[in-house]
Amino acid sequence: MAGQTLYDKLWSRHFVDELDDGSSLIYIDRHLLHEVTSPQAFSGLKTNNRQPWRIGANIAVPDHAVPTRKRELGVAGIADRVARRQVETLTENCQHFGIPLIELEDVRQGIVHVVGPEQGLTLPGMTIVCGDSHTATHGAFATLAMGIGTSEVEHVLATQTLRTQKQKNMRVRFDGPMGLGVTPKDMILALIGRIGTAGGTGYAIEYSGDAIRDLSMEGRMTICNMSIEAGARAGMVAFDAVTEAFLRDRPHTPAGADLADAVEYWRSLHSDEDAVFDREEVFDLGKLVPQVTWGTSPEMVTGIDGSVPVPESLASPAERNSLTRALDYMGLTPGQSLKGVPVDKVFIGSCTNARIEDLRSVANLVRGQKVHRSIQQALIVPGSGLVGLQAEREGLDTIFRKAGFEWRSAGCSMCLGMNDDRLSSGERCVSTSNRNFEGRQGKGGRTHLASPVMAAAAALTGEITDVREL
Ligand SMILES: CC(C)[C@H](C(=O)O)[C@@H](O)C(=O)O
Ligand code: SF4
Repeated sequence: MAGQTLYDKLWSRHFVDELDDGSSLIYIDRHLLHEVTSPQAFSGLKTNNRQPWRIGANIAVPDHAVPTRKRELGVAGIADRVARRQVETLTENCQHFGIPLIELEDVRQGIVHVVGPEQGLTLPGMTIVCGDSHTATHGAFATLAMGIGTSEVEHVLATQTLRTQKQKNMRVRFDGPMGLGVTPKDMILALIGRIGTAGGTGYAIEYSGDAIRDLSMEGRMTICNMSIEAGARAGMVAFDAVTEAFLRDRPHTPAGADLADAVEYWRSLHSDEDAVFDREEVFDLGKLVPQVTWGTSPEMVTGIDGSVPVPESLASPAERNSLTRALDYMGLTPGQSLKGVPVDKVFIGSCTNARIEDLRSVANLVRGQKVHRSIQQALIVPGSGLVGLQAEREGLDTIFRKAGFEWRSAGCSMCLGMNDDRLSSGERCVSTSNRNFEGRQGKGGRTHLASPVMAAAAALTGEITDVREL
């Protein structure tokens, strides 16, 4: 019998039962909650007079609707009525059911996918779910982590299991050293550019190769985070010494003899040598250049030396139409080179790129420099209060402020238009987030996805810039 993939191991160790319709029931170890996708799930429990099956498996944190300014005001400081109600409802529901909550005023508050790993709540070998599509982030820790919908949130709360379909196995191998100015964000954008936003549909992706082994946990999380943008619900990386070092001494990581036992088990969390994958993709990183999106889907991406595609070059009328529509929305001309496109705003943040390493890389670039006078707003939003605190201890906030960036409190912020940080219609933004859909950062806003250093470079020059030339 062929060996098992990491995904197969995680799956079989959590498999509970096969259901009549061919789907499976799997056990869930960790359930993360936030204010947007939990209210109806909690109402459902109340209506049916049910209690959460295992309270301690859950942890909640508000992140999407929170303001990134004036946090000392707490929930009362949320100006938008709907946003305030969402955060209040999360608090009430957590109190009602006894679910642990990290509140707005807590220094540990932040984007749920940054908080989980930071607190050691995300541990190798776990199945992890959250009513949020970027849950795949946690797969960087050799977990099976998937986004779920609100009705599934209720199901998980009530039964600690998830009804789901077994996926096929895809391995993406990244080989070779990365060039200057190339980051994990460029790796995942290039993958999405190659296989498309539906390329990973039906697969669980395992990222491997020496380039992945050489990455920090922060970098691995950036890559796993965008698995969903490649169509896959789950993305993962094998456990190794880097994973272990990151988790040591975190509040919820086991300690002492328990840690030794855990590590022994965690060492089994890799694909066997002879495991068979249904699909494989191989990337030679020597050829990779910094990436930037030009359209309204993450697959509409090119190297910074590239240009906007020309509709006439496409054979199918449907593809021509969708390209023309994307270019109209983005205010770009066919064939135009991306370098030099003027930018209005810059956003450095989100669960893709708001961890300490991201902030350090930006600080190294902007130290002693100034945000270009044509930039209306350049925001830097840490992924969690603790990331923010660490950055402040290192003096990064001073570097950012001196350069003309706004340094904010943790939250999803301008990644999506659910809080005060938004684009206005027609505004163009280089953003380190993960989605460039129409209206994503505010109605009519134009998003170019890129790495933190590419976003910082745009802030300094006022236009889309090749960071390698600074
Ligand atoms: C609001 C939430 C349900 C959503 C998601 O599932 O991903 C958001 O986090 C996003 O990034 O679009
Ligand atoms: S930072 Fe963006 S992508 Fe991540 S959870 Fe928040 S809204 Fe979703």
